[in-house]
Amino acid sequence: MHWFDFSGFKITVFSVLDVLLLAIIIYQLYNLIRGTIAANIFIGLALIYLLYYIVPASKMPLLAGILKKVADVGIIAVIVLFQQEIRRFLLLVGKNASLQRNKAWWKYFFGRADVEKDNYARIKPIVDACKGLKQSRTGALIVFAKYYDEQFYQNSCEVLDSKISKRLLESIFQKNSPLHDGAVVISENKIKAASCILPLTDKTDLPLQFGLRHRAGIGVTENNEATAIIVSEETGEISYAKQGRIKMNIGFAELEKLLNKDF
Ligand SMILES: Nc1ncnc2c1ncn2[C@@H]1O[C@H](COP(=O)(O)OP(=O)(O)OP(=O)(O)O)[C@@H](O)[C@H]1O
Repeated sequence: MHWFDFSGFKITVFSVLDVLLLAIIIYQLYNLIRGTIAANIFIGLALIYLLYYIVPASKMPLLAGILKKVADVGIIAVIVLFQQEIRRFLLLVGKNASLQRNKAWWKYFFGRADVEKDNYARIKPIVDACKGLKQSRTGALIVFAKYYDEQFYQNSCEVLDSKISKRLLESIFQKNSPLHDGAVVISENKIKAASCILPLTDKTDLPLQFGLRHRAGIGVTENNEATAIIVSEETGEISYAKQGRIKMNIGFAELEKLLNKDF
């Protein structure tokens, strides 16, 4: 079936569907890497490709030769560098594959506004727990993982898989709780695990008062799509880590805003 005919260029139902599906895939991939380290790697690769196409090979043979070598292994490099993102993308497709069982497809592609509206109700118990933890000067580390990687988190954690509640978060971090040491990991709207040992950042330019809790909070956000709230036992200050950077001493209004954006 042909709709329009522009001098040899035919727009068919299939070509429209083709473009639409490609746009959806690109949009989902963009969502997966947006604001992550992968986005920077992607920009780096795109720049190398751009250079490869614009560098005149005859006049600059050395540079052109190196760029050609990188471009030649392009697809392999993409698979290796984006291993995690490709895994997550396939996981996402697989997880939502059953339409009857799960209406997430519709919500995922078209229901973003609904998700945003619900967000404040979802983050309230977390913000309230932080208020309590700050008041009682109870040290805490809460990680929000965009994708829960069982291999990564479960090795060192106590698996909980429970509803998010203020009282549960507060009791986990009580000093006499057996689970208080380490981090709580929240993902897929659940407290997935507690007492997790996370990788520490090896940054050298951090404030002197930062000990292991802050280093673990920053470390987990460096190579994972995760953000973290750190409540300092010493000062009660709340910090927020994202992509290996930390915002110190944030207020609850700001915390709410950050969580609403990232969680
Ligand atoms: N690798 C790790 N992963 C998760 N949590 C950790 C890790 N290492 C230490 N912690 C947590 O940090 C606590 C020790 O915090 P420490 O006093 O060294 O940190 P801090 O950054 O100075 O924070 P605070 O201001 O609360 O003292 C431990 O009791 C443990 O709960």
